[in-house]
Amino acid sequence: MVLQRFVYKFGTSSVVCAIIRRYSAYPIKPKKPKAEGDTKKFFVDFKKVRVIGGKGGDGCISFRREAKVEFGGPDGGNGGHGGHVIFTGTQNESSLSSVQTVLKASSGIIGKSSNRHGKDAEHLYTEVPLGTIIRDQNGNELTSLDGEREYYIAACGGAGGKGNQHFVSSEDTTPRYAEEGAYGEDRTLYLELKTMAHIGLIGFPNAGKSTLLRAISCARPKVAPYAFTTLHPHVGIVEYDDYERVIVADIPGLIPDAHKNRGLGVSFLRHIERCLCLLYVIDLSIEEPWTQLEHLKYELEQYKPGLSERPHAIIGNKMDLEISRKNYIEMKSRTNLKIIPISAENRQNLKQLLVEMRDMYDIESVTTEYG
Ligand SMILES: Nc1nc2c(ncn2[C@@H]2O[C@H](COP(=O)(O)OP(=O)(O)OP(=O)(O)O)[C@@H](O)[C@H]2O)c(=O)[nH]1
Ligand SMILES: [Mg+2]
Repeated sequence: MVLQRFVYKFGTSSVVCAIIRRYSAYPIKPKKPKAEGDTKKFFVDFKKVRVIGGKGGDGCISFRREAKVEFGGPDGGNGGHGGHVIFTGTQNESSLSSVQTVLKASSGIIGKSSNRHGKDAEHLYTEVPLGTIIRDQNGNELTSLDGEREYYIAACGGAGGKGNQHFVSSEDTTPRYAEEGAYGEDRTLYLELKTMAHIGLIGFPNAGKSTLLRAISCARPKVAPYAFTTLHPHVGIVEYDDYERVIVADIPGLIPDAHKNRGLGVSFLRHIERCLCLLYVIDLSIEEPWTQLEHLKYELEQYKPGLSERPHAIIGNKMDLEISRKNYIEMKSRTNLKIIPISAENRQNLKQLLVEMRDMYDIESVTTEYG
């Protein structure tokens, strides 16, 4: 009787489920583990985007129809204007990764009878980091968004069409036509960051750049004992006691002839161009590590003359290994440049490195726009 009333109230299936749930010894369905997608957001300093302004709303063809008004005139309202696509500069963003590749603003609303005009569409605002350069398809610089809330209208929305009421004239008092809303602009643009980081870590694959970035910041690039572990630049922030934040980029490994598109190609040399200062990370445990420094400088010079002469310092990594200590002494005798010996894995001597980094940053932030 009780069961009957229960079935009546909740339906048969819920009762069956309840009974199974009560008496089965095992869970009905084992819980599936969540998919482990690659949710990491990579640093993006260059993006091709298509921007499409919203279409204007069509004008309306309508005539006033009311009781006792036999020949009410035309009363079709105008369509609303389509929305613009607008880029605004903000310091809350540091990468172009959140900018979508196709940005389409919404369309205006069509006009209606009784001279009701359609509503204009909302503009589509997209935030980009400060220092974003916007180029057209031919590579010409259109603008550079350097200040907070500076904006650039990338694609204008189409104008709304006029309703038939707009076309009334002495010659044609009952126009049976209206204007269609115009299509919005459709353009392809290139967004590019002027500055990617204050300090870039440059080195051969396996030199320990990612290990170092993990040690000094909260960034978590993958570390592994094989070449080209890092395929995209990663950016970490080093915060000092006075709350000054220095942005450090781990750039994928370079190899000889990288300027001829060997290895991971020229694109990574482009990333280096957007770093204010450079830290050459040298693996001191390999044979003749000083040749690495020459190769790195040569590649940068081949890509862009003068690039290797940006304010820089040399980091001798893997000092925890016996062979590195010998190489360090030899390397010091071969170059007049200062070498900061560290062990990124064991976090040794990172304090000295952080002090050197801060000095570089302080000098550069005074001389450049983007401190
Ligand atoms: N012994 C020792 N090993 C280190 C040190 N730093 C990094 N390694 C090891 O070197 C290997 C490469 O380190 P990564 O940080 O992935 O090197 P990377 O320069 O980022 O390499 P790519 O991403 O391929 O360019 C890993 O196995 C690290 O554990 C160190 O200070 N001492
Ligand atoms: Mg790496």
